[in-house]
Amino acid sequence: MTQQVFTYDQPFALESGAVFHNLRLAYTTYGSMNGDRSNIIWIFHALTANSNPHEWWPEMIGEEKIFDPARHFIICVNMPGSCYGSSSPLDTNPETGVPYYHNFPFFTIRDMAGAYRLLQKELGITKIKIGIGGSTGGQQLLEWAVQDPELFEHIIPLATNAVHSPWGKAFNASQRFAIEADQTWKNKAADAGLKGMEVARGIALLSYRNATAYNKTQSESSEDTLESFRSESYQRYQGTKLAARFNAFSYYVLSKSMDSHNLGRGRGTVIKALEAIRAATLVLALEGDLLFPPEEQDFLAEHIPDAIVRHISTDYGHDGFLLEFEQISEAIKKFITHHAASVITK
Ligand SMILES: CC(=O)SCCNC(=O)CCNC(=O)[C@H](O)C(C)(C)COP(=O)(O)OP(=O)(O)OC[C@H]1O[C@@H](n2cnc3c(N)ncnc32)[C@H](O)[C@@H]1OP(=O)(O)O
Ligand SMILES: N[C@@H](CCO)C(=O)O
Repeated sequence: MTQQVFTYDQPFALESGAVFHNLRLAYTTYGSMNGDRSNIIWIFHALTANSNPHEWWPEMIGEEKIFDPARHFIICVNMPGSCYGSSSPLDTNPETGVPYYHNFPFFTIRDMAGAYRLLQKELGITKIKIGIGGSTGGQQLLEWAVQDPELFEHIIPLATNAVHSPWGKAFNASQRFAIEADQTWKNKAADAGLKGMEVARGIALLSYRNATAYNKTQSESSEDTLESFRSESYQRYQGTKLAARFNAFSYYVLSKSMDSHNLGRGRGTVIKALEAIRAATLVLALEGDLLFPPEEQDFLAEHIPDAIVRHISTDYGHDGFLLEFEQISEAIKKFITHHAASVITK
């Protein structure tokens, strides 16, 4: 495994009209590119993860796993705005000499794909065997597959959508309101808004899981309990767990990035954009996903020309894309084998 940083010394124009300087992308790679560079797997991480998929998707990467460094060159980039090495709100703004904090310009999903293309060129990558990503990672993958239809041989978007829904945007807005309601949020300090972010994580979890998940894992062992219920302590714990590794500035801008996702913007319609994708596509849906309901993945498969959709059964809802690795690996294996066979017989 190697962890590196790519820096772009030219101004980088964002969709919002802002111009970003000194763009930095932290990325992790496993394995080596083969002679004809035909073994590249590009993984896109979700909202609060980092560029090291082995940490958050351990059962998907490794010896004899679906993505195996002995056979594949695996790359994952930390998304700009995040706090794991890429350009982030805690960086010093070269124009002011002080940290950006509240003034960090948010990157749209389209800006993110544009940034990754710079790194792709730098690494001399002209073909990607498989692009895979869940949730907002899947949004970036789809956006890139529309921007450069010939780049990906296969794409595997999981638990994601073509346009971020009003429902998803409402969840994100409520989370930002929780951060804004924290009195410390106005402070120009790295820990501003952390309590608000803890509440935001609790709100988010209600969309990442569902009633089945909570009712299964957080039921009380005694009917005598009158207060301090397990699900309450779970909500609190998950907030503090995130606060120990993330910051509210990154959380705030990344939720805006997710809201910006719309494959159809400036391209006629969403359907037209999806129809431009040339990659063989496996769309994965998670049963009981409240945030990205399976109908959204069915829609993707209906309009991407060479696509199939598979529904994964899970008690975890949306978070199933991070946890149902056996079913996900099996679906990928079948898809790649079937696609290779159909290419040979064509
Ligand atoms: C740099 C990095 O760390 S990156 C890796 C971290 N995260 C990411 O990359 C983002 C992607 N990952 C995720 O979102 C999550 O890890 C998931 C969805 C995969 C799994 O979520 P988890 O929080 O691990 O699982 P789950 O919801 O079962 O919660 C388990 C935790 O809650 C605790 N918990 C469970 N019930 C309760 C309760 N009633 N009260 C208090 N705590 C509780 C458990 O003790 C456990 O704590 P631990 O994480 O300290 O071991
Ligand atoms: N649980 C994921 C977000 C859900 O897509 C994360 O924390 O990155």
